[in-house]
Amino acid sequence: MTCFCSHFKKKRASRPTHTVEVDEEVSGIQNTNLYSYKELRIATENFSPANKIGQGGFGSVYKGSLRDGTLAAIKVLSANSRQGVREFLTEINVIADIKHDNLVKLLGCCVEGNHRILVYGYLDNNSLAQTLLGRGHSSIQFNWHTRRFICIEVARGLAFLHEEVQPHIVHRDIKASNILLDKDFMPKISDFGLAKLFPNNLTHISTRVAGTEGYLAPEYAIRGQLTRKADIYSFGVLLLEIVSGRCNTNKLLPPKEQYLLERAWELYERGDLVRLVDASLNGDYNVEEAHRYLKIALLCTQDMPKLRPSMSTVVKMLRGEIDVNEEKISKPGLLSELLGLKVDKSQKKCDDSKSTDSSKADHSSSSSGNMYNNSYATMTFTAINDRSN
Ligand SMILES: Nc1ncnc2c1ncn2[C@@H]1O[C@H](COP(=O)(O)OP(=O)(O)OP(=O)(O)O)[C@@H](O)[C@H]1O
Repeated sequence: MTCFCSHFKKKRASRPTHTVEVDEEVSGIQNTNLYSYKELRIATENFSPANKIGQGGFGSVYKGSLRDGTLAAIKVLSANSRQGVREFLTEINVIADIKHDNLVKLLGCCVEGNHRILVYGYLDNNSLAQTLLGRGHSSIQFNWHTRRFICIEVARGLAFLHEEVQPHIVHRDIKASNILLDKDFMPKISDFGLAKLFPNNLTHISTRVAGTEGYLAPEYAIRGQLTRKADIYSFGVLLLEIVSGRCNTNKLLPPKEQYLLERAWELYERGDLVRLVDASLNGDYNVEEAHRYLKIALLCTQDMPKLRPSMSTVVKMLRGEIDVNEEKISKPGLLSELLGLKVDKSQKKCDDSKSTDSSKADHSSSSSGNMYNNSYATMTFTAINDRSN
């Protein structure tokens, strides 16, 4: 693990703010490799559909072989989206200078003419959404050992962002489709387009709300008050998904089982939490450990942000280095309860998440009003009391 923190700090101070024109920012990109459009065109055989490996909210992703033979995932942003360009720049600003085993590796970018392209190290095993939660679309079997490994490594990546990098980074969109797996199933956190840098002297940032339904911490979704605890809440939801092998919302299930976090709390109160463990493991798991992991997920999703443990504490709990004190688990924050509504929409698969650009949201209405327009898509919209970034 390497962190170029001092370099990172210096760059931050000199970066322009979002009020500066996007074009000026693009021309100021210095901290990453610049690829020519021609090289990326050759690498992807003219962006051939045969090389297309994915589609996110902001563009298509192609597999390509760079001049030096490195395999890359090449993410082409749609040319006209200003929001896309903003996220493109954020991604570069946030991860170009940091390296960690559990973060995707940005190899560089291309900013020629209208082209905005991000180039990442290629990862063989797709995302957790498409594999573990992909409902039989993947042949990969996740045994308990692999799940445990993935949980710990994702937690390590987040602890690094939250506690080791200066200024701290809040990711804002931790979810199964943003956890990619390499050939050894080492998870890598991806998609830093919404990330926020968090100076030490601030208790929270007031910001537009962005993220994905089902993973949003209630205090952030409702008031737009962002702290690292919002990521920790999302991680808690992800942890439940990994242990249970199901999406956080599944409208095909009987009503009381549809919302994973609600279900977890209900089972916890009944002393039957272990029922949530993925039946496809056929009982082949460490019961004490799986139970502990589910309790850690409940600790991370508690309603009061300050009760949620830090990510470094979560890592220690997952590794069994510190006890999980049951006394301290309080009721989770449930957005549907706070808003006095239950989502009533047709079920969408976890693996069909699409990002939504804030310009598509109705900023004149309240945050809660827009919350449920795009299930499992990354989305941004203006919080009730704030119009800042
Ligand atoms: N580094 C990578 N290596 C291999 N495949 C990748 C890589 N990055 C992205 N992909 C593939 O491209 C798909 C789309 O990724 P992208 O980050 O653009 O969108 P997403 O996270 O799925 O959706 P959203 O934009 O709504 O968050 C991923 O699901 C994955 O299959």
